[in-house]
Amino acid sequence: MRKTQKLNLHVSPHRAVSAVRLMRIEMGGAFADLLNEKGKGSGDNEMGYVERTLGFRTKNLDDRDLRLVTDIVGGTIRWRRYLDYLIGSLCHDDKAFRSMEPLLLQILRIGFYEIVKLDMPSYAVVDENVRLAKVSLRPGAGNMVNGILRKLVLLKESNSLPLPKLEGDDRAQARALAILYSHPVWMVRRWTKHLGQEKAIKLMMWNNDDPSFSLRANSGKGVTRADLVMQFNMLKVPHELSSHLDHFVRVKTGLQSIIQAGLLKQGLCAVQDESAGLIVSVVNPQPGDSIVDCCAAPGGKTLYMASQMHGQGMLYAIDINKGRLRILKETAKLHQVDGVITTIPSDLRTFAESCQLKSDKVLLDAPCSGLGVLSKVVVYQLICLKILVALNFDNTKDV
Ligand SMILES: C[S@@+](CC[C@H](N)C(=O)[O-])C[C@H]1O[C@@H](n2cnc3c(N)ncnc32)[C@H](O)[C@@H]1O
Repeated sequence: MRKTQKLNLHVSPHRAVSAVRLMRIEMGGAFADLLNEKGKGSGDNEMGYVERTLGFRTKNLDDRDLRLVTDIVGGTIRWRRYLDYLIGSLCHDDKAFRSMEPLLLQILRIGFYEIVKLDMPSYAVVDENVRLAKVSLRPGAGNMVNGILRKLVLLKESNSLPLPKLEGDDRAQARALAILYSHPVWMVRRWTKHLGQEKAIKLMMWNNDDPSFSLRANSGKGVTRADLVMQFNMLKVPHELSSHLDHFVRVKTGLQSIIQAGLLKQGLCAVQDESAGLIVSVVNPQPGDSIVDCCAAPGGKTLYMASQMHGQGMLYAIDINKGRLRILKETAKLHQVDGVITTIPSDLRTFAESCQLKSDKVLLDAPCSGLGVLSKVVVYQLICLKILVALNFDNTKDV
């Protein structure tokens, strides 16, 4: 039994958990999407991380807290460049910002995001984040958060946030846009070159907008889209049908109700982006196919492909990350498609040299820039260095 003196009931749980998740993402390379899955990043497990990082537990998150954590963690990552510019501008000097300890920086990012982007009541944001800094770090850290957040509130109220002006040559303008719309400079330059400034700005705004979600009815378990729609109607979740894919339904709000009703836990449906679904429709899996999925975990596409094979054929799911592959395996069982999936924990580069696998189709969904899903998989904005290759070799015989 945990000692109750480690339980701090005065700190707001959503801010403590958000700060810890941001630390885990930035320092430990955790995936924001996986932290969001109930049972993995939340509950007792989550509080274990909170205690190890902050030195105390908070009360458990209720549904509202959990929604706030998702909003704040996602938003803080999406707007990081913008927030850091503001924080840096309000610090004494550049060195104070550059050498700031990571937890203090996360607390400030949360406070800035809540004030500037979520328009939360500033007195509450200041008080709560100051308290978090005091108890998780030291009184001096609380004073610093107090000073900087109060400066921000005054500047916001007088409509004079210290943001860069869009002036100078192309390079200078790209740097300013990168801050204003919180995107990497190289991406701004590329998009401005190919689309012009106006369209590039629209694209960046779309990327950083609140995400909407698609859910896929799991035909592997015999669930149709009509079944899913019936459930959403019962739960009063607003939705629309995908115009591209037969198994997909779009929702903007109400994901928590869907989670609480247990539709995901029971494997009746999966959260899956339509862009991922479209890749699967290119592969066009058929019953009896032999398919190699080269970078398979956590398995969104593998599971969708498997659900279309109606128990016949074999899908070889290769991934270098054993933990993520384990998630794939567990979800495949839940979705009742494990009979057509063989998981292979391996580095594709060495596996490909010695493998004797024959297959009809190959999907290579390598670690990517994530440019197409920036608005949803926010952690990609931290990576943005890799290449997406999704290939389908119909009639390929040798991998
Ligand atoms: C973009 S994700 C794949 C997403 C997956 N296709 C899905 O739909 O859920 C890329 C995956 O590539 C894996 N990976 C990275 N390098 C690899 C390598 N050398 N060999 C095998 N897998 C690798 C990562 O562990 C990661 O799970």
